[in-house]
Parts: sequence; structure tokens; C-alpha cells
Amino acid sequence: MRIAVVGTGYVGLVVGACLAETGNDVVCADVDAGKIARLNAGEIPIYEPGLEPLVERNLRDGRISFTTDVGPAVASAEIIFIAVGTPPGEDGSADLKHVLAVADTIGSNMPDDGPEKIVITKSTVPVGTAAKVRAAVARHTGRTVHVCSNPEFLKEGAAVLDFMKPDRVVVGVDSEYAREKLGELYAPFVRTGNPILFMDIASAEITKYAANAMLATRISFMNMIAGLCEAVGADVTHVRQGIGTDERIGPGFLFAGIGYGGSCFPKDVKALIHTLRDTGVDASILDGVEQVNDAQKSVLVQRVTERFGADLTGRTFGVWGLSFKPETDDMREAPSLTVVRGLVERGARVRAHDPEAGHEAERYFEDLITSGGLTLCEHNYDCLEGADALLVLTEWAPYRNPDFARVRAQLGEPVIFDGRNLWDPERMREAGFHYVSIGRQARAGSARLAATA
Ligand SMILES: NC(=O)c1ccc[n+]([C@@H]2O[C@H](COP(=O)([O-])OP(=O)(O)OC[C@H]3O[C@@H](n4cnc5c(N)ncnc54)[C@H](O)[C@@H]3O)[C@@H](O)[C@H]2O)c1
Ligand SMILES: O=c1ccn([C@@H]2O[C@H](COP(=O)(O)OP(=O)(O)O[C@H]3O[C@H](CO)[C@@H](O)[C@H](O)[C@H]3O)[C@@H](O)[C@H]2O)c(=O)[nH]1
Repeated sequence: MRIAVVGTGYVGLVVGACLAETGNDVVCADVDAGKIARLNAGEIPIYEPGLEPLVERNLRDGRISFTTDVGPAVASAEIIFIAVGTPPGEDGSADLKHVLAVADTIGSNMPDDGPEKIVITKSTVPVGTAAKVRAAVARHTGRTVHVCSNPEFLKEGAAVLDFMKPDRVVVGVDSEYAREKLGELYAPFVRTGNPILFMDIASAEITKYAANAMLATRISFMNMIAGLCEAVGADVTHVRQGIGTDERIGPGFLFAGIGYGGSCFPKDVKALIHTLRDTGVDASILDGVEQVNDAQKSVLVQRVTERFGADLTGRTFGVWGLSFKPETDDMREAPSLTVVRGLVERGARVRAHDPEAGHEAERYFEDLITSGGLTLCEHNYDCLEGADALLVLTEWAPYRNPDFARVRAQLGEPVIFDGRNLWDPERMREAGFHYVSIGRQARAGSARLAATA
């Protein structure tokens, strides 16, 4: 099938490459000329495991191409994916300006004849958006288009695998033609028996937000329980195992940490709250989810000030991990933004390392780097030179089994604040570290119940 994917970011590029891999003829269009130039030169602008060989192979075999000419790309395609960003507006609602700009381009480039066209919202968009896309196209043309909602559930860091072997494909349609075409398009991806769930468009649009909000709720719930564990001297790891083995709950997405980040959960929870309020539905569960998450991002800075005092002037801290999670260079809404800024604002200097997000960190922390508050290090051990303590913010694999003797020798004091619960508290204590993690030890002054037990 001839496919156009408009928006060649994390989602658009993965969708385009995976659809090319199954034999489709794909053109990826984006208004960012720099990005398209790099892609045409065979360079992948993001770090995403497995993506580079996929793009290379399909580029070489002529099944994928990249262009800034959005108009001709959508004019010649029979299936058009809209995969542009839907950032939060000032009120938290999803800003649809890029989506509707693409719809406008589709309408104004509609050929007078040729095969029927399917327009798919792949971007995460609030319920009711398909109707707005349809209206934007219809302003330019009398031709009918089949507008569908096909939300994407891929995770960064595992995007190619998630798209190739999805748990499910959700498709909101209101025509038999679109249902058949999308059934054919996705057939190679659901061969192993995972379902394509066809439904009405509104339900598909809501499904995406419901999935992300449910996952974000689990995380905030576990961070709340971690706070309780710290207050009474219990261990959130045991609680996680204790509840995750109940098959009604399941083991995934129950890891306490320093809050969820990334380009999706924070913005999608906000957008769903906005939709709920707009429609007069109580949003208090999600208000709580956000509140817990905002507080959780500051937990490590609080622990640092409990140990070193509110004024951190003259202190230096080593930081391992800046991306919002491992296996990605993405720093959008990363907890590291709160933690690193929090330390520097209190007078500290930070020496940080990330295996892939260095170039993003240069952008996000330009001011701190210029002022000397933050130094980015080539190697994770370089961060520890002259540092008072180490903070672990992202659970990258190379951080999991460090040379603890070297860590101890390099640190001014053997103090580690672990935001991702990488190590066993007892073993860390035996190794001579003052080790602070999330929800696994009673906090000084808050071990009320444990002390009285
Ligand atoms: N990143 C994820 O893991 C993920 C997963 C599922 C769904 N989503 C959703 O998918 C959408 C895209 O997310 P992303 O992370 O890929 O965003 P992104 O910012 O990485 O990419 C968006 C791209 O769209 C381009 N663009 C903007 N306006 C355009 C226009 N008018 N014409 C052509 N190109 C245009 C931008 O230049 C950019 O390259 C969002 O709605 C997001 O919520 C993201
Ligand atoms: O038990 C957990 C699991 C995750 N996280 C954090 O949650 C955030 C999001 O993680 P993850 O969901 O793995 O990453 P994303 O790439 O943002 O993917 C989410 O957002 C995408 C965009 O909508 C969806 O497509 C995916 O299904 C959904 O998992 C990260 O900061 C993680 O550190 C935790 O704190 N505890």
C-alpha cells in the first residue's frame, strides 16, 4: 500500500520504518528540514534500539523515503498517518494545531480522482478530534475521506519491538472500507494472535488516554505506598511482589521511583483531566496522580538536604542518568530536570553522565552548563571525582553493576541516593555506604510505627 506518515518523530519514524519493513511503499514527511536531511543521509536523529538497521535497509531497498514536501506526499498516498506532536496547551489540554495543520494540508492537496483515502490520527488526540480532522479536510474538498483513530502504544526504548509485536492494535473506524484496509495493513503485525480491536472512533480515542492514565496511576499509587513504607520501616519491594503476584493486579508498572516522566504520561494525564472537567466528569483520581508525581520528582533533593543541609553551597554531587528512562536519549519531563536544577538552585555543583542523552542535556541545561553549575562527564566514574555523594536518576544497564570499591574511593563521603532502587540496602550498608533508596528503609524521624512495634 502507498502510505504517507506525516511527522517523523519518535512515533512517525518507527511507524514508517515498520510499515516499510512489511513491504509497503512509505513516504515520511516532516516540516523539520534538518531532520529530513539527516534521514536522507542515512542518519537517525534519535536513539532507539533497532531503528537504525531498519531505516537503512528500507531506504536502500527503496521502500521508504523522506521529504519536507508534505503536500505531494499526502496527495499520492492512499493511507495517511498523522503522527505530529500534540503538546499541552497552557490549560493542559492537548494542542491540536499541528494535527489540524496537517488535516488542512491533506484537504488542500486532495486530487480530484483516484483511490479513496484513509486519514489516521496516530498522534495521541482527545476524543472528538477525528471529527475536527474530517471538518478541516472537508473545507477544501468534496471528496469523502475515511478518518480513523489508531492510537499508538509503543514505549520509547522498545519502540520497534512494540510496534512489530504489539499487545493489541486499536482501530476506531466508521466505515467498512477503512476496517478492511486497516485489517490488511496490520495483518503482518498480529500474526501471533494478538488482536486488532476494531471499535467506534470515540472509544479508540479514549482508550489511548485511559491506558496511559491507568499506568501513571499505578506508578503514583506505588510511590504513595513507598512513602508509607519509609514512614514505618517497611520495604516497597516486598509490597510490590506481594501485590503483583495477584493476577488481577499483575507485576508490571509497580516500580516506585522518582516519578514518571517522558513525553506522554505527564501531558496525557493533564489532557485527560482537562477532557474530564470539560465534560463534567470528576477528575479527582487523576488530580491525585499528578500531585503525587510532582512531589516524587523532588524526593531525592529532599533526602540530599536532610543529609547535607538546606544550603548546598560548596557541595558537589555526581549524577548517573539524565534521560527519563533507560534506552532513550529523550529528556522530555525527565525527573533529572527537577533534581539537577533543585541541587544547583541550592548552591551545589553537579557532575552528570548519561550514556545517550548528553546532546539533549546540553540543550535542556544550557544555562546551568554556562554558569558552571553543571558539568557533563564522558564517563560515569568521572562524575564522582570530588563529589560529596552520588545520585542515580536513570536505571541504565551499565550502572547496575559498578565497581563499588572505585565508587567509594572516588566519593568524598560514601553516600548514594538511589532513585531507582538498583541495589540491595543491606549489602550497600555492609559495603560501607550510607545508602538512601525509595520506599525501602525507615527515614530518620519518621520510623514511628517501626519503633513502637
Ligand atoms: N513518543 C512516544 O513514545 C509516543 C508513543 C505513542 C504516542 N505518541 C504520540 O504521538 C505523537 C507524536 O509524538 P512524538 O514523540 O513522535 O513527537 P516528536 O516531537 O518526536 O515528533 C513530531 C514531529 O512532527 C513534526 N511536525 C510538526 N508539525 C508538522 C506538520 N504540520 N507537518 C509535518 N510535520 C510536522 C515535527 O517537526 C516533529 O518532527 C504525540 O501525539 C504523542 O503523544 C508518542
Ligand atoms: O513501574 C514503573 C514503570 C515506569 N516508570 C516511569 O514511567 C515513565 C514512563 O515509562 P514508560 O511507560 O516505559 O515510557 P514511555 O515511552 O513514556 O511510554 C508510555 O507512553 C507512551 C506514549 O503515549 C505509550 O505509548 C506507552 O504505552 C507508555 O508506556 C518513565 O519515567 C519511567 O521511569 C516508573 O516510575 N515505574
